This record gives sequence, C-alpha cells and structure tokens, in this order.
Amino acid sequence: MSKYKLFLLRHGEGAWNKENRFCSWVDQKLSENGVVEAQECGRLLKEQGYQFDRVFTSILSRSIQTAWLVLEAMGQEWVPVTKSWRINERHYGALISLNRAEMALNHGEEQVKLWRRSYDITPPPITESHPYYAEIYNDRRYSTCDVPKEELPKAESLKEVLDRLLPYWNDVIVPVIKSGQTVLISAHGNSCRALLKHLEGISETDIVNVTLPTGVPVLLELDEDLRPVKPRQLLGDQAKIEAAIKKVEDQGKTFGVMSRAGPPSFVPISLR
Ligand SMILES: O=C(O)[C@@H](COP(=O)(O)O)OP(=O)(O)O
Repeated sequence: MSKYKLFLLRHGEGAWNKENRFCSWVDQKLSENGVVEAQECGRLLKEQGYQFDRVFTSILSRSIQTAWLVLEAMGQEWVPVTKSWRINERHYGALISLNRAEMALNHGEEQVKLWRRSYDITPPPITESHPYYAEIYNDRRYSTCDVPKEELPKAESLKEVLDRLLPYWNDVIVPVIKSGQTVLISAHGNSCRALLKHLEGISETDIVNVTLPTGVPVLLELDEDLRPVKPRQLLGDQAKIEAAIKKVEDQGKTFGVMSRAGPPSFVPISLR
C-alpha cells in the first residue's frame, strides 16, 4: 500500500540544455523556455492538488530557480528549501561545456551514449587547464560543502553520483519522508536517475534506457520501507513527455551538427 509520495524533478531547460552543451557543475540559469516549464510544472501540481512540506535542491542555480518557480506557481513559497551539493548534477569532467552532437561526430554516437547513460563509466577528469575549472572550483559555494574542496569530484560516473548522494538521502531526506512530510527534490537529469536506480532497483543495464525530460515532475508512491508500490508516473501530457524524452536522447546524435550552418567548432581536447 502507498504510504508516502515523493516527487523528483529535473529542473526546467537551462541555457546550455538549449545549446546542447554538457552543463554539469557550470552554474547556468534557466532559459526563457525553462522558466515557463517550471511555472507550468507548478501549475500542474497545484491543479492536481499536491502540497509540499519540504523541498531539496542542489547548489546549482537552475535547480534552485526551478524550485522557487514551482513553489510560486503553487502559492507555497513559504515551504522550507534545503540545498546540498550532494544533489548536484553528475560531474561530467573534461566533457563540461562541450557540444554533445559535435562530440558524437568526433567520437561516435555510441561513445557519447556510454558517457551519458552508462552506470559505471567515468568521463575523463577536469584538469586545471579546462576553461571552466577555475569558475567551478573558485566558487564560494564549494567551500561550504561537507567535504574539503580538494575532495570534491573531478568527474563522476552515475555510480559515483549515487555514492555521494546516498549518505544525504539516507541521513537527511529519508527521515523527513518517514516523518510524514511530502518532499519535492528539484534536481538534475542524472542525480534523479541515480536516485531512481536506487529506489526502483533498476539494473546497471536497464538504467541506460532511463532519460528524464526537463520540467516534468516524477511521482513515486512508496511503501513504509520506501519501496515503490507502482511504476513511476511522469505527470503531464504523455505525448509531449515522450517527445521531450526523445529530444534529450537525440542530443547525443550527429544530426544536430550536420543541420547547422558552417563547420562544427571542435574543441581540441583528448578524451581517450
Ligand atoms: O549536465 C548536463 O548538461 C545535463 C545532463 O546532461 P545529459 O546527461 O542528458 O547529457 O544535466 P542537467 O541539465 O539535468 O543539469
């Protein structure tokens, strides 16, 4: 029997989702479309009568902004919001800022799919010469984490995301859910995938086929041991959701580059 409802949400479209670049720990804001997606998500949740008691976000602006917009649209701005780097998007290492379609042209669609969706393949680490290294690691927010800055990841597989997320889930979020509060986790494609893998017991092979669109709330109904009692529900127009999932999957295909005017702008970086 369903005892708890838990909502997972990948933030609304970010500026680099739109440009098809790996955003990861770069702190991009929502695009105009992402703002609308977050507002529509809040309106839908309100229409369906849901109420939150507690919201968790990453320390990246796109997940925080999404949480605000959802709560505003629901008239629930007062609900406490707690932030942690442990809910951050997967650290994409040296891939950060690169265009997925260009990477598919350079390294093959299969390789890009492995980098994006496999369970235990870690992309090459970010190094100090990377154009976004200083912006990420000099940011004050990373001095406030529960691990020293030097121990923060330089690249992560989905497995490594789960390893850093699980202690926070178990120690902080689970007690809140078990106290009877309805929780929204406003996070990212891969931090939500990692949590789904854990909660639904998805195999390492099957997690490859799980892709989440931006701005679509995922409802999980859980029993007293936080095991799902029914399949996850992606709330909203199902045809639109299917199309949005396909769009995210297609980001790693070469036709994004082929259809653009002019030659692709390859970044000279060795990833093998
Ligand atoms: O880091 C990014 O660019 C995307 C995920 O990229 P993919 O795994 O879909 O390539 O994360 P999000 O937009 O959810 O924060």
